[in-house]
Amino acid sequence: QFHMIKYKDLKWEESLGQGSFTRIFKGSKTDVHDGEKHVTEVLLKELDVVHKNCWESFFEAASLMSQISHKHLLLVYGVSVHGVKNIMVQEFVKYGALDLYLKRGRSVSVSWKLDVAKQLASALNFLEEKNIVHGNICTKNLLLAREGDTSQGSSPFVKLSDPGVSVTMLGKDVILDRIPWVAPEVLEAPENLTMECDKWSFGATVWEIFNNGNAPLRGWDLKRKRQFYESFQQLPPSQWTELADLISQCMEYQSAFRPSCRSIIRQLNSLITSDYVILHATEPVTQ
Ligand SMILES: N#Cc1ccc(Nc2nc(N)cc(-n3ccc(CO)n3)n2)cc1
Repeated sequence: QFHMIKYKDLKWEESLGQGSFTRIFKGSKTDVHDGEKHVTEVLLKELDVVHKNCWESFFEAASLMSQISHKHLLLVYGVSVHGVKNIMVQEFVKYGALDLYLKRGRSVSVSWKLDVAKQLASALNFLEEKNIVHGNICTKNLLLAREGDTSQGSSPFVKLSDPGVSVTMLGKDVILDRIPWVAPEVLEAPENLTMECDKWSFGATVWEIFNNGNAPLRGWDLKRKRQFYESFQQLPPSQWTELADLISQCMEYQSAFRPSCRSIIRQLNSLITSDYVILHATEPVTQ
């Protein structure tokens, strides 16, 4: 399914943090093409040894991303297995995950945020056309390749990362902790993961982007998070009614009623042309 990379061709540099069951490092890989040595900077994503039994699912996520290529999907160079170590080798994306970028208090404009939302919607539309479910859409898995500079009018560029270990392999608590990104129907039966679930997660991700990377339901314990779904609650609506409408359409408890990707893109396009964007050219930093 994908390229096997020799462990000896990889070099680890600084640690860059961790995801669920994984650790990420900056690194480099060395290839030899027609006698020439090429060194490429990469992101090394290691599956925690304690979860090595999830290696199939970990690599399934990698192969999902390497089966298809799209400008807003992360490029996975391949995988490397060395003893108990399972490593996914990814293109290094310059500015890392969007949740941390937004938390660092960059004041970005409304049009910057809409641009990012539209790029994510086009990646989702592409996956839908290929009948591929991602299963873990959130700003932690949205990578910023280009910052974009609103004053210069250059726009940001994002890439959707791999979904990581499948939600079907995760314990109930890990799934509960993913409220409100995980669709309600997935809680009942994780194997229910469908494209409709990605639309729910898209709604929660757009909510994050417009709330400067503040996690929705931050600090809520698992009991309160479960009750959020049991009482069919919605996230606090944005003052921008049309945006709030799009988010609540995506976060519709009945999966069949969620909008198509085409409709999501159409609604984002009309938001981009609305006068709200001009009025809120650069949001005051709210932190
Ligand atoms: N400071 C800093 C800094 C950190 C990371 C990158 N680059 C990068 N490249 C990738 N291919 C994937 C990721 N990820 C980050 C979280 C996840 C979870 O999915 N991935 N980060 C660049 C700068």
